[in-house]
Amino acid sequence: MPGGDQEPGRYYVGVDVGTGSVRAALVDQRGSLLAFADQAINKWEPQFNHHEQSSEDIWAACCTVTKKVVQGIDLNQIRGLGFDATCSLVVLDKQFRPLPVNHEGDSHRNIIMWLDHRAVSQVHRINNTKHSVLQYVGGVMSVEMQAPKLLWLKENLRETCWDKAGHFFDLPDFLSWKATGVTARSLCSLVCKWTYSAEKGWDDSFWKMIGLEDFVSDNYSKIGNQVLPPGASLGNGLTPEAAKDLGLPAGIAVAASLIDAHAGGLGVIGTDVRGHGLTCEGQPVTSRLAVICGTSSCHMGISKDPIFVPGVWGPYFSAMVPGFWLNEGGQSVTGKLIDHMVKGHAAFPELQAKATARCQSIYAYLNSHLDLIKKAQPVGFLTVDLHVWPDFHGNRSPLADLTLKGMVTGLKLSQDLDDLAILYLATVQAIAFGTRFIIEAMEAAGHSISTLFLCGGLSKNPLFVQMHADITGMPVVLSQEVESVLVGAAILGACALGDFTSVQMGRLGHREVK
Ligand SMILES: Nc1ncnc2c1ncn2[C@@H]1O[C@H](COP(=O)(O)OP(=O)(O)O)[C@@H](O)[C@H]1O
Ligand SMILES: O=C(CO)[C@H](O)[C@H](O)COP(=O)(O)O
Repeated sequence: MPGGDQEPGRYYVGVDVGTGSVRAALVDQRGSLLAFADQAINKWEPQFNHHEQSSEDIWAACCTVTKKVVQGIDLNQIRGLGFDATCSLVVLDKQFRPLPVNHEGDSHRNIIMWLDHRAVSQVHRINNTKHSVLQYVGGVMSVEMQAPKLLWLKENLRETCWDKAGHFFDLPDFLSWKATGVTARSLCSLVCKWTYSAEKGWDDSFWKMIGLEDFVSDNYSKIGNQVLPPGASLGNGLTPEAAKDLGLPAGIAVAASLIDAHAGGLGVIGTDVRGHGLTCEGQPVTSRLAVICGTSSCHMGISKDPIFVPGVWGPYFSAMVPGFWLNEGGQSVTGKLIDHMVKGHAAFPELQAKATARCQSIYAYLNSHLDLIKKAQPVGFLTVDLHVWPDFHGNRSPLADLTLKGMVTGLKLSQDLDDLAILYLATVQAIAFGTRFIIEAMEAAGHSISTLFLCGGLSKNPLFVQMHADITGMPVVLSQEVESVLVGAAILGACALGDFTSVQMGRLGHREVK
């Protein structure tokens, strides 16, 4: 954030809702993180591939973490609030009460999460239309986007959900509505997940063709007919009710939100790399790929002109950096896959006990164990005959095939801690090869990428970072501020107030390399 020309003591609050937890940060006008808090959130998997959450739980967690980060601060110095979140689908009735998205009729579970794959039949039918909007999602719509999920609700929960629904929100937009009472949607969520065009708006023919003509006839009031750029100020700011919930002053500015990956991308893609001898120092920002690595990994590359990359989402105009086109590659499960492989292994209890005895995280322990067993050879050589295919939850990019499954080759009968460590390494390598595969597809279509900028929970894992550098052959830049996604959210708050004139100004050129 810009410093020097502003009086001291201006604070912004950023709230980041990830898949597994909600985080809040208090950030000053220089972009420094002054306080951080997080809290885990509930998830339900009532059937295989059905993943649900509760908007009330998530809002309550936002309130808890926000109250924690502003403790001891003069509340009058807090000027703005910004949210980012995963792109999950929140369903409310006409009076804004939660509606069930499940056969059990449990209205507490009113969110279909982004990684939910229930709408397989619906997405196949949508893709079979070959409608022109599909060109802007890499040629194939993902089951993780909102149109197939909406169609599933209409076809499967007509009476209990669809007919009663008044509002379908992307989670980031739900949060900004909850804070302000304003139902305007962010351009980021509508363009990236709902087929809205920044240039042409909604395409009536698409919704009619897929059987969701209901939205056209009511002028899109349920899914958004007022659209604002991320960072735009919403209504009269924080409502008295939300202010009480969050422990913040009523009336402070609240910004139109971003999807979490886009907040992270904005947070790192403009990092100031001067003085580090990196190739990208003299190159345009379009040579950078931001990779946001959490439960999933998202690969965000920008361009001046639209680039159509088969199997890679976009091109999306102004959805992340204003005035630039965005392509978004992705791997649906990365952190979740590593956790799955490690926690499901027979040697996991032994790993847990040994890591606890050393006061280390399981991943720090595994990394040091790999160092020990590799002896004099490079760590990568430990996996010469063990290989993982990482598409345990389908392939988001560049194959865009939700039917793909995972695979491990080279297994033996032994299942000791060495085997677990090597399986973990092979999983990390497979994920890094997935990133390389995505980069190759983006480059074949016209991108020219030279440097990776990583953030998210997995970027705290040195092995994950090193494997990405080794396998892509590109330098990896990490920001000094580990919680880049949260700083991105706080900067939205600063934009809403007018402390920055655009999100781009808030981001580009103000971050430093670690
Ligand atoms: N210090 C760390 N070392 C290794 N892995 C980590 C570390 N911190 C977080 N992770 C991994 O990162 C993933 C979660 O990242 P996060 O950005 O918090 O996810 P989300 O935003 O999806 O909730 C998990 O798989 C977790 O195991
Ligand atoms: O689809 C996405 C962004 O477009 C993300 O994968 C989704 O929002 C989940 O993010 P995370 O892995 O950080 O929880």
